[in-house]
Amino acid sequence: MSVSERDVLAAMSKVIDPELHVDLVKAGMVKDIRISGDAVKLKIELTTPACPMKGKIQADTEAALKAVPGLKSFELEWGAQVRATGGAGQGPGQALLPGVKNIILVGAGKGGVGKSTVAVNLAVGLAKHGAKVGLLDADFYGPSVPMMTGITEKPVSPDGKTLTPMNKHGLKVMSIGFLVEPDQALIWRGPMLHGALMQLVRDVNWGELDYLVLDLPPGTGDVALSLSQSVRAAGAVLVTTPQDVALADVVRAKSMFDKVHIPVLGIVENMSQFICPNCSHATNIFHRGGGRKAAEMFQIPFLGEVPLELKVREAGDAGLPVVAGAPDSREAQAFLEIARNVAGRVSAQSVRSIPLPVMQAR
Ligand SMILES: Nc1ncnc2c1ncn2[C@@H]1O[C@H](COP(=O)(O)OP(=O)(O)OP(=O)(O)O)[C@@H](O)[C@H]1O
Repeated sequence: MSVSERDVLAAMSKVIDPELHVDLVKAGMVKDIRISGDAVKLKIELTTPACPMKGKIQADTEAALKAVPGLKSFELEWGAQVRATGGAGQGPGQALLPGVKNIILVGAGKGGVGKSTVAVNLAVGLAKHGAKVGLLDADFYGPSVPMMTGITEKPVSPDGKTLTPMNKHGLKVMSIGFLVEPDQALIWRGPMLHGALMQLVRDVNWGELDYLVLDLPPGTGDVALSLSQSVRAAGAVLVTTPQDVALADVVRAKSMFDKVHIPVLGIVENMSQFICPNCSHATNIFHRGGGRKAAEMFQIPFLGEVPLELKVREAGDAGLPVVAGAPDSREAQAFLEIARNVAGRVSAQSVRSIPLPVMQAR
């Protein structure tokens, strides 16, 4: 008994992507169906190479195909194609950066919570999963990306108009710190700073990127606000520390993004727990669970927690982010999981914002 493409599509339309809440056929993820007799080969194209749901999608796909009457064997090929939020070439952000599919803002209600550490490791994590990633450090108060990535050279401008980003750890990197002395940026007035930061967004030759991770200035001041407003971002990641007093800052940051209609992708709790390197005892120095509590309060996803760990600080100071230098460590695994969760949330935004390709059963 031979199997028809219609049977295969009918089976695949019962598999729901748990992140996107839409079936694989409607989401346009089922490709290249090749049937020969009672065997089928097909390709599943995920919406990100960092898909947090791949295991579940694979198990459900296999179960669905096993239930197709007459189908004796199947072979699955996996691919990934990151989609653009808002549709490529639409909206102010995409018009500014036509080759950039998704801009991810990393923000925090206040300084020092590890926003840059999260931005750097998130970017390296997404790249490690196989995505094309850029990292833009717009934190003029303390541009730490040059140090955290170990980049000491300055970017060049071959045509005198655009800047070539630096390349490190599989990322394209640009920082306000490459171009301006921090004490100089600090005395600039808001509009001048905004202009300089927009130049960094616009006049950098980013090329084609799946994700541009943008490390915002801390807090909810004018510059963070106007920058968030000027780029059409897929969403924002909020970084916080776990103690209850940090909650007020999260509330402020959330309302800033609400004001400019940028979806908050979720909350990362940094410096969650300290594990003693000598006796392995866990201490909740800054308490624990504040990030999760805030996520529940706003009904937004909790993206993960990062332990307070000496190696994270040392890696940042040494210019070799933990995800690049010690990818198997507990802290790097935490960042990699956060990267998967962020990628999943961005995919959900992209599916929400563009019409889905519809594959007709023949
Ligand atoms: N999970 C962690 N464990 C240990 N040290 C950490 C952790 N996260 C961040 N740090 C360290 O804390 C310091 C502040 O982190 P970072 O610069 O990322 O914070 P920030 O919120 O971006 O600060 P700023 O507001 O100054 O930009 C850095 O020295 C960094 O290495």
